[in-house]
Amino acid sequence: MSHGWGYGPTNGPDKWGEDFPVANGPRQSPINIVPREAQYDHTLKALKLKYDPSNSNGILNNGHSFQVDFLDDTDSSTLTGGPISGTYRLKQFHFHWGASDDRGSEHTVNGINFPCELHLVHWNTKYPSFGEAASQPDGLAVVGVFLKIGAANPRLQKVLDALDAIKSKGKQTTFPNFDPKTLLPGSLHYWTYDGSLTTPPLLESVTWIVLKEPISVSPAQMAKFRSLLFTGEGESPCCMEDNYRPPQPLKDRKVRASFK
Ligand SMILES: COc1ccc([C@H]2OC(=S)NC2=O)c(OC)c1
Ligand SMILES: [Zn+2]
Repeated sequence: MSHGWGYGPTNGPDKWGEDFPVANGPRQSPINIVPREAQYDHTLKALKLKYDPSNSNGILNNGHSFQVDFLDDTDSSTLTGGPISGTYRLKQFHFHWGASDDRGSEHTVNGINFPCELHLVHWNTKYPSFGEAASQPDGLAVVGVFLKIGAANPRLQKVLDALDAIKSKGKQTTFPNFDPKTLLPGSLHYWTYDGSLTTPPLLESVTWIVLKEPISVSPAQMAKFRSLLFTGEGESPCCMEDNYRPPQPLKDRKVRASFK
């Protein structure tokens, strides 16, 4: 790619391998999850998510998605248990979504797309920083949550209401006192597998934890996601949508289930 990566016809997922050869690596994400082929593993622990709302800091349009960043200089917002060992700190959460409600998630289930997928990104505190952890095979743990079209989700509204202030690439604003636990479904049953970041640099450092139960989102709320721009102020505007990578080959991997 002669220019930066993105999601368009000339710089999208099919082109990423030109600059990032790991795109064709052995543990790429996302994947299609086939529940009947997932292996129930009774040794998998329950997820323990402890989030301190006072750690939420800002919300940023990074030109590929928007992210809510968390202060991560202490162990006050962490993921433990589940398939991981040790303590992983919450760094940020962000979303991927489609141009229409029939697509947008990165993981699929039995080949079915959801309109949106939430990623809660955590890094292993055995490493000194997110950046260091991101280059290690056990460095990151991402909790993926599907969003399914239904009733408007009031718990999304605070996030969506902030988007007007970060419409274009590079814009950011403060985003204090937000509890990401409010974005989780009632059940924490999950599938887990070894994978990667889903955008360049596509580092193969992610333990994926994909929740089985989706949360709801209304069509009007989905339209709000699509009101963001990939482009910066003064550039010809391009709606932020279809910012998802399609499923990648499973290769020599097994998906485990925390539930029967
Ligand atoms: C440099 O930091 C990054 C880079 C890429 C990603 C992508 O990988 C997943 S997962 N979603 C993404 O958009 C990221 O997310 C944690 C963080
Ligand atoms: Zn993501």
